[in-house]
Amino acid sequence: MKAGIVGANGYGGAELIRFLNQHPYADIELLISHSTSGKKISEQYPHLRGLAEWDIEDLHQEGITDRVEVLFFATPAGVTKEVLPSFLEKGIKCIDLSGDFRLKDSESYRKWYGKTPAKEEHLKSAVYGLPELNRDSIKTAELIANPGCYPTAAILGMKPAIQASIVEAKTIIIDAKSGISGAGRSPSMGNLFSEVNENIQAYKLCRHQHIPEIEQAFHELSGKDVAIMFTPHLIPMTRGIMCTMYADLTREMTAAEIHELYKETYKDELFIRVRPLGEIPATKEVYGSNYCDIGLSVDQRTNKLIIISVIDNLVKGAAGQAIQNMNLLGGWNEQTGIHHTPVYP
Ligand SMILES: NC(=O)C1=CN([C@@H]2O[C@H](COP(=O)(O)OP(=O)(O)OC[C@H]3O[C@@H](n4cnc5c(N)ncnc54)[C@H](OP(=O)(O)O)[C@@H]3O)[C@@H](O)[C@H]2O)C=CC1
Ligand SMILES: CC(=O)N[C@@H](CCC(=O)OP(=O)(O)O)C(=O)O
Repeated sequence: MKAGIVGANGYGGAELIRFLNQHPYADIELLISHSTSGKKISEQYPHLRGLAEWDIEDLHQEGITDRVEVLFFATPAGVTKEVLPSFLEKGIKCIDLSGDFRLKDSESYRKWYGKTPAKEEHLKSAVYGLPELNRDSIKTAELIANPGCYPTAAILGMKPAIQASIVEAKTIIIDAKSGISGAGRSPSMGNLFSEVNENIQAYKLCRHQHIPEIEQAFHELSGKDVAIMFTPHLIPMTRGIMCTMYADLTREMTAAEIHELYKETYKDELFIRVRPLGEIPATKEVYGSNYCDIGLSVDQRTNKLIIISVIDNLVKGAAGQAIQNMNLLGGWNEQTGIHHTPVYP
């Protein structure tokens, strides 16, 4: 499959290059960037020297659409919805890493992103690209809205419990932490080493753009309108997301019973590792891989379920998941090109 990346010089783009470059059924045909066209990708990312020597090209040129079958958009929300439709209309499969096509309700997008939403027809046809939720629809999608990094960890962590109605969905609290690469490569004061190092900072309290995305998925899983509490924190590491989630149990259950439910729900999922009872997953244990690792416990005193869900934000939270979606489009094994052992230590 001939593949291209718009926004190739960002972190999401670089991670897509890492996976596409070693994918047996996909070839990189086109790398596009806004500010670095005319340069080589290896100038932007010297770790790619000798491995990826493609020139970065400009979006606005003749004949682009004839060169690719699938196009990844690793561009910011608000930008993708402007540039993607012309490719979609030419029959190119589009996989968007931004939040532009994830929310079905355009007013919700307007409220949480503070931007004009994409066209209704595109919001309607877009398939939310979380394979563990929507595998069959992804296989035939024209436009895939790759999930956000926090929602990936949160939804995968809570899915078995919500689906089986063992928790009161409205009591779910998500305490989330992310490494700084989640903010992308564009420099800003908040990303400076001196601001991030030896520091933990909560941000976007009650107004993070991933709140409606998580609620949308929880609604699909439970059939109920769900309002969640979600608080993200920036922590001094490069990659990784941990969601620590709490919810009231609807009845008394042991951790062993819930663990069985989780194992059963995910028994055929290649990228979900439900850890043995008593083992608590850490971000380093999924670093550089497409795994989502889940651990759980029950606090008998408060009758609450505690779930710990970890991913690498750039892999299962972005580029790895996008490749998993491309594999579904291609009818290939989902692990193709992304079956890596986590980098440890
Ligand atoms: N980082 C992460 O962990 C995750 C990121 N995402 C999403 O993936 C997308 C890419 O993120 P990430 O790679 O981290 O971000 P970066 O900031 O690292 O890269 C953004 C890319 O978008 C391009 N871009 C920015 N503004 C414009 C514009 N006005 N027109 C055209 N291109 C533009 C940039 O190109 P140039 O420099 O040439 O302007 C750059 O290539 C975003 O939507 C992000 O929200 C989703 C999940 C996780
Ligand atoms: C650490 C950090 O800043 N993370 C980003 C999440 C990045 C992401 O998933 O992006 P989407 O906007 O495409 O969903 C944030 O909190 O906004």
